[in-house]
Amino acid sequence: MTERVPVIAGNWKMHRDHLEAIQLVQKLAYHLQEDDYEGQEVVVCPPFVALRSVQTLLQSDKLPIHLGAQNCHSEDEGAFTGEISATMLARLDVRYVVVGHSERRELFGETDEIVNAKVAAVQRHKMRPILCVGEVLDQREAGQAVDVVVSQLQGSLAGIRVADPEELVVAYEPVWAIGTGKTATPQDAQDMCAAIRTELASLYDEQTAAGIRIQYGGSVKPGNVRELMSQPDIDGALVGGASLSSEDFALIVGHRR
Ligand SMILES: O=C(CO)COP(=O)(O)O
Repeated sequence: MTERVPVIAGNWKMHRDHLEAIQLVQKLAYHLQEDDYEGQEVVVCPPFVALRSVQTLLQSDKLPIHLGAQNCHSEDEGAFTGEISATMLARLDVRYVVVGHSERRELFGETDEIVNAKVAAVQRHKMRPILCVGEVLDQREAGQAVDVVVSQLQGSLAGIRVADPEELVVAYEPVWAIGTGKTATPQDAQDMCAAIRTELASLYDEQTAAGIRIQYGGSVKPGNVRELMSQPDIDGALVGGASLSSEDFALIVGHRR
C-alpha cells in the first residue's frame, strides 16, 4: 500500500491581521516539538494579507510549516477587481490552496464548475489544491450524502489529471459539522472518506487513489483528533476554529505524543 503522509492544516478563515498572524505562528512553533513535524505535514492558511509576513517568518526562522491560501481565482491575471490569482500565491511560496470550501460554495456561489477551474489553476502553478467536499444536514438525513459528495468530486475534478497523488488533497467537510461543535463520528467520517477513495479510483486508478490524502474537517479538536486520524482512510485534518489557538492547534498537530 502507498504511504500517505498526513496533512494537518489550519484554515484561519477571516481571522487575524498580519501582525496577529505572525504571533500565532510564533506561538505555534513554540508549542510544537521537533517530532511533531516528522512524518506529517503542518500547514497554516492565513488570510491573503498575512501570507507575506508569515512567509517571511517561516523562511527566517526555518520553520517546517507550509503555507496555504484559502482561495484563489481561476485566471492568472486580468480585470477581476478584488481577486487573487494562483500565480500570485505561487510567488509567495504557497504550497496548498483550499478550493471549494463550503463557505465559498454557499456564501459566494461557487459551483463545481468554478471550483474545477480553480483546481486547474492551482495545479498549473505547481501548488496543491485542498479540494473541499461535503453534504449539508438535509442531504445526510435524506441518505444522499455519498451521492452529493461523489457528484462534487466528479464536477470539481472533471478533466483534472493527477500525475503524482501528492499533488491533490481532498477534504471531507460535512457542512453540518463546521463550526457547530458537532463532529461526524469517526466511523461516519471513515465511511465517507472510503467512499471518496473509491470514487477517486474510478476517476483515476487504484494506485493513484491509494496515494491521495483525504482530510476530515468539521469541529476537529484536541480531544477528537486522535480517533479521527486513526481511521484507515483519514489522512489529516482541516481545522477551523481550533487552529486559531496556538495551544489547541499544537495539541492537534501533536496528537501522536
Ligand atoms: O471549515 C472548517 C475548516 O475548513 C472547519 O471549521 P471548524 O473546525 O471551525 O468546524
